[in-house]
Amino acid sequence: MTSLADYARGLPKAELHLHIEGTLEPELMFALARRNGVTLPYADVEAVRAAYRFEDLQSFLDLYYAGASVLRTAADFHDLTWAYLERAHADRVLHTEIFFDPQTHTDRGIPFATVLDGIHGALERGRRELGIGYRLILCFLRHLPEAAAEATLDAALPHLDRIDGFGLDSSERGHPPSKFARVFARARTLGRPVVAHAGEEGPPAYITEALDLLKVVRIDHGVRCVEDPALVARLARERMPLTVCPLSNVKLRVFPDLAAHNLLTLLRDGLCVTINSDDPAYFGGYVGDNFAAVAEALAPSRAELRQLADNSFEAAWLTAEERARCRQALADYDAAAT
Ligand code: HPA
Ligand SMILES: [Zn+2]
Repeated sequence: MTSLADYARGLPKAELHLHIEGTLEPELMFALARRNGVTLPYADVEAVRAAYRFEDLQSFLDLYYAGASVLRTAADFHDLTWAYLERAHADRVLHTEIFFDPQTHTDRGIPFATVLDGIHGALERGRRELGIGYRLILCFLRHLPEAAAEATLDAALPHLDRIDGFGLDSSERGHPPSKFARVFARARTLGRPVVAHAGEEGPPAYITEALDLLKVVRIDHGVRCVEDPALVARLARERMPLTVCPLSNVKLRVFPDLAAHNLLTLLRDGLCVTINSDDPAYFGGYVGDNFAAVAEALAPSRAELRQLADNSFEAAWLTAEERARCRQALADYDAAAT
């Protein structure tokens, strides 16, 4: 008899909330630092891991942006993305929709095309060699001015054939979605769906702004919606997906522990909840670990775990044919589980 955690870990799934810069494991950080002649402020890999004790989102972001400084060449971005895809494959991720933060790199003088070539090349290789489907989402950094996001959108225009959507991440408090209403309006005219982080640390009003002003098709995190029952009802009625990241929420102290997480309550309220890893190198687990940890801490039924995986296919930007193939893999897995 398979344990609930093993059943959860092995479910065929899509990952919809993953920052590629957040998959930089300390070992690769040191290897790239050596390759590029970058000096890190840590003696070794253990010292890096020991620094991963966060108070809140900002204390994480400070380390996350510092870590990204070792990424210089297209080969670096390729190696980063490839390492993630190998782990995703082991976690039975059939399809992944990943974020990248171009401003973190262009502000250090790395050309936009270098970043994109490296990431996209690895995603194509993953599709060919591992059978993992993908979409690539450009995120604007919300702690920077809207004009900087506009300039980033301009830089992206020649590469739109490789950019499938736009998102909003970084420091949430004090940077409401309304700050980016104009650049998101322009992004939508390009015929790409948009998403935004909202209601991770920010109030439920930021979720409402993301829906009404940015016109997002998914909310990244969104767990603070519970503070506004009318908003919860709306999210359920609209089947608006939430890309929830359980281990991230505990590491960044959004919840004191996993047993206190509200994702199962939201699922039972009819919301399209999905499980994702966010920044797995920093938060102690990839998407399979997140599924397994939820199974252990919250004791969902197998049907609920299967629903969480099915929601990931519902919320993913798949063609009808791709979605049917993913759902068949899920049905086959469930039928074979003992
Ligand atoms: O969890 C997150 N929230 C906001 N910005 C981020 N950038 C990387 N991870 C995150
Ligand atoms: Zn995130």
